[in-house]
Amino acid sequence: MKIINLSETDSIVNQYVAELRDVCYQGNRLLFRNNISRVGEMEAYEISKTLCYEEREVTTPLGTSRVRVPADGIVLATIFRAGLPFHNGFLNVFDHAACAFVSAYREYTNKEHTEVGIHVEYLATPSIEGKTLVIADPMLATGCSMEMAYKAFLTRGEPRHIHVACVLATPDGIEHVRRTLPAEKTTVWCAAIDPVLNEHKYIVPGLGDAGDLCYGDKV
Ligand SMILES: O=P(O)(O)OC[C@H]1O[C@H](OP(=O)(O)OP(=O)(O)O)[C@H](O)[C@@H]1O
Ligand SMILES: O=c1cc[nH]c(=O)[nH]1
Repeated sequence: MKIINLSETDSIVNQYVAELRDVCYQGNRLLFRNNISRVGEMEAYEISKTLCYEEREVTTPLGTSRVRVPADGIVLATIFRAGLPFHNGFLNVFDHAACAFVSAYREYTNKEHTEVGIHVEYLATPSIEGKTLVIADPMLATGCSMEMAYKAFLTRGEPRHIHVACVLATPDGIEHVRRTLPAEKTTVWCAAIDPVLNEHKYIVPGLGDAGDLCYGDKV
């Protein structure tokens, strides 16, 4: 399984991630969502370099031009809720992609709030048979939401390649993806890898609860 960590190369992505993490910026949800979206655009651009390309002739007002354009059938999938602005960033770049949505939310399963279960309740997707599947979700913490989402999409076909795209990942989350998705055709993209999960399964230092920072508290 390939892992691409954009923070290993200096780029403007680091500025977006710094603002996402910074409590001084987090009060502004518009800015938070916008930075998630911008990281999505940058990762999408990087992913675009790995696609298959074919030559096409385009007619201009003055003649014709031969250009190489992506040939992959892309399904751009995301996990509600925090995935929405990230998905938007990807869609700004892959505007021809088909889109897929799944809901997955974490719920503590013990009163100490140290164990989480994932609930999947909604799935809307085209066939992913033979497609390049991009699953965009900003946080790869335990990796359980990603596994459940992938399994839900798998009921609608076998993808040719899977790009797991997130903003922050953890070694635990990456390891979980390696164990539960087909490693030989999966690439993990992230803007940074943080070292640990705390006892409540939050990424540390992380940025907090991405869904709440995008859309407010849930009860
Ligand atoms: O790797 P995991 O441990 O499964 O955690 C990652 C999940 O946590 C966040 O969603 P959350 O459950 O907070 O739901 P929300 O986006 O609706 O707030 C995030 O968007 C991921 O889907
Ligand atoms: O740190 C974390 C872990 C999971 N989901 C979040 O939103 N933040």
